Amino acid sequence: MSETTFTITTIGVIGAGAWGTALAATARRAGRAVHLWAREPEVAAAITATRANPDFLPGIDLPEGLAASTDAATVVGVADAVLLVTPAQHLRRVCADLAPHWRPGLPAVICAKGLETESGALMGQVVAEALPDTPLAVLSGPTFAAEVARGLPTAVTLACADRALGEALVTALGTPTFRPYWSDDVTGVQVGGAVKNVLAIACGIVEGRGLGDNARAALITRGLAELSRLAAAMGGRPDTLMGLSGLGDLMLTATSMQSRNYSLGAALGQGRTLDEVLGERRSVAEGVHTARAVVAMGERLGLDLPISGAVDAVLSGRADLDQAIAGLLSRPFRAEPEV
Ligand SMILES: NC(=O)c1ccc[n+]([C@@H]2O[C@H](COP(=O)([O-])OP(=O)(O)OC[C@H]3O[C@@H](n4cnc5c(N)ncnc54)[C@H](O)[C@@H]3O)[C@@H](O)[C@H]2O)c1
Ligand SMILES: O=P(O)(O)OC[C@H](O)CO
Repeated sequence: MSETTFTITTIGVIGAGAWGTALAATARRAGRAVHLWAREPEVAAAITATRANPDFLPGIDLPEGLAASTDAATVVGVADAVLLVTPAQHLRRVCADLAPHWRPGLPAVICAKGLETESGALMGQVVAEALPDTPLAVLSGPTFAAEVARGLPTAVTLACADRALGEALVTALGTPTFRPYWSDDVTGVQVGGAVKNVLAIACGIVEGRGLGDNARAALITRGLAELSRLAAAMGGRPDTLMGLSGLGDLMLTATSMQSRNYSLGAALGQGRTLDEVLGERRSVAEGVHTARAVVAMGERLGLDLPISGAVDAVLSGRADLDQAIAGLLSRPFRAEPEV
C-alpha cells in the first residue's frame, strides 16, 4: 500500500458517450464537482444547455452543475482523479493527447471494457504506456448506462492495487444506489469486463437463431469457464470471475437486449450481416473488436477458447453461423469441471 493519502473532490471524465455521461451524473449525485470532456462539440453544448445527451444517452435528465466541454486540458487540470471512458480501441490515442496536460500522480480510473485489437493489451497496459507513473484503478461490473444514469440500484467492482486509492475512489463515487466493491485484482477485473462482451455476442446469436434458453444457459456457463481460464492464465484470480465484474456482468450482458453486444449477436443470428448492423449504429459494441485479441491471446497462452474462437470466426467471415454452431456442438464430451 502507498503512503499517499487521496482527497478526491473533483472528478474529470474523459468521454461523453453513454457510459461517461452516466458516470458523470453518478459522481455529481455523490456530491463531487464534475468536469466532463466530450469529443463532439454538439454533445458538450447539449449537456451544458439542456442537461441532456440526446446523441448517446437519450431521454435522460442529467443532474445540475455538470460542466461539459471539449477542452481536455481544463478537465484534466482541475481533476483529483480522472475516469477514462472512451471505447477501448481509442484509449491509447486519447491518452497520448492528454499526456501533455497530465500531472504526475493524478489517478486514472479505466472504465472502458476491451482488449486492444492490435496488441492484445489490457487497458491498464495501454494507459501505463501512454501515461507513465499514473496510479491506476479499474471500474467494471454489470452496468447498463441508462439505468445508472436514472439512479437505479447498481453495484460495481472498483479494482485498485493501492487500497488507500481504491477506498478514496469508492468514497468519491459511491452512493446508496451506486455501490462500488473494492478489489485488488486489477487483471482479473479487466479480463472479465473485456471477454464477457465476446460471450454476449455468442449468446445473442443463440437468441436470434432461436436455439433456445437451454443453449444460452450452456453458453453462459461454459463461457464463464472459458473466461476464468483466460483470466487465470493472464494473472487474474479465478474467484474474481465469480464476482460482479465476471459472472455478474456476463449474466447481465448475455441475457438482455439492452446490451449492444447481445443485440448485435441477435441480429447476426437473424441473418443480418455485421456491416449492416454496424452501419446502423453510432454506439460501440466492444466484443466485435476484442474477439480477435482474445483468440490471439488464447493461442499465445496455449488455451482452448472455443466460444470466443467461434465468435471471431463468424465476425471475420471465416465461418458462417451454421459452421460455427456445428463446430461447437461436435466438440468431444468432457468432464465438468475439467480434470
Ligand atoms: N454504455 C454502457 O452501458 C457501458 C457500461 C459499462 C462500460 N461501458 C464501456 O464504456 C466504453 C465507452 O462506451 P460508451 O457506451 O460510453 O460509448 P457510446 O457507444 O455511447 O459512444 C461512443 C463513444 O465513442 C467516442 N468516440 C468515437 N470515435 C472516437 C475516437 N476516434 N476517439 C475517441 N472517442 C471516440 C464517442 O465520442 C462516444 O463517446 C466502452 O468500452 C464500453 O464497453 C459502457
Ligand atoms: O451494451 P454493452 O453490451 O456494451 O454492455 C454494457 C455494459 O458493459 C454492461 O455491463
